[in-house]
Amino acid sequence: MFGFGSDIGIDLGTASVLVFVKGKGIVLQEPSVVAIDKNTNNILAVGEEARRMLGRTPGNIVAIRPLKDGVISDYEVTEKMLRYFIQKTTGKRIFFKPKIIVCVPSGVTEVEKRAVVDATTEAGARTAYLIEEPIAAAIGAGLDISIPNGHMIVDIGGGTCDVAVISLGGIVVSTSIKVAGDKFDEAIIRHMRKRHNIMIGERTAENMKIEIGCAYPRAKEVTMDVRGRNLVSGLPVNIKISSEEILDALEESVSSIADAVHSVLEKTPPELAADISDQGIVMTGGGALLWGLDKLISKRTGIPVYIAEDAISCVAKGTGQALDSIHLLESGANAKRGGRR
Ligand SMILES: Nc1ncnc2c1ncn2[C@@H]1O[C@H](COP(=O)(O)OP(=O)(O)OP(=O)(O)O)[C@@H](O)[C@H]1O
Repeated sequence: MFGFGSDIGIDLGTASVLVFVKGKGIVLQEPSVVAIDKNTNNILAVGEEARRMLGRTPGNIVAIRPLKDGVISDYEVTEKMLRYFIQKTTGKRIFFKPKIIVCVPSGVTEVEKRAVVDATTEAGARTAYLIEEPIAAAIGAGLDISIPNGHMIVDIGGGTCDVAVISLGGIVVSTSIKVAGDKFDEAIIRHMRKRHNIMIGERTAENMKIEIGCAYPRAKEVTMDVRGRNLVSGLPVNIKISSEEILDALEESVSSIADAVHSVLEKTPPELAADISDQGIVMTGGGALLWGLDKLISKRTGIPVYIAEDAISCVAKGTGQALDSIHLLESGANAKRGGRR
């Protein structure tokens, strides 16, 4: 419980929600999943408990991800999920509503921004501010973005991959593509269906990606036993899958990410490009942990690539640190203010 109006930073991600409380650090990290009873429209579970229900629900219960591709696809459920996480963080009886900064992908439209601000104020914020994901990721990765020096951040989450060049606290060039961790999982599911006639679930695909996935050939091939359902016989089967196969399955998706990095570099002013070439590219987000993705991008660009320490938490940490500069957000520097006072 962190009542009494402690300010809060929220990384509202497609895959997970992380909550940072000023003075406490990251206090909550749960999957962005909500289980709903279709008959009554009541929420049955949120976060980890709801994730366990994914793919395992009876007819009247649906386990849904209210954010898709990094933006709100189901507004009402997102608001309920935010309210649940905010209450879990602050306790139900708060005397002062907190100021809340929420992190959004760099490509979101004004309408989508408005939806996040409204959902956050509806869920209990005194004032809601937005910060763009690459800025938060850069702060969380420990980069000093306030100086006139170019940094390139590649933040790969579940739904979006944000590539941005940052200097003097602002985004100079950026792109956001909807190819990230979830698309890797989908590619693995497609591969299993096409190559092996086997249907696997989202969670199995994600485990395969984490255990044997790769974006660049591994020096030593690794394998994994995978369970699924044979599409012809309809029966459960076990099959051994190699990392080489997953490399194949992910080729198209990881190439799109390398292309996005390349296209941003092409548009980067020469002075900043020289800084990036000296200092390297920094990768953040859970998707950055895909084996060999750093190597692939480095090979394509000829620039060293580093994975930030604690890559999954960078955006939440950076959003939290931005709470200390809320006066800048209030003056509208990198974020948008909204909601009620
Ligand atoms: N070791 C790993 N290897 C590969 N992928 C991983 C690994 N660990 C986590 N991931 C993937 O990272 C993704 C989640 O990353 P993250 O938590 O940064 O996303 P998010 O912030 O929720 O999403 P977004 O920024 O798109 O809204 C998931 O697709 C997950 O499968």
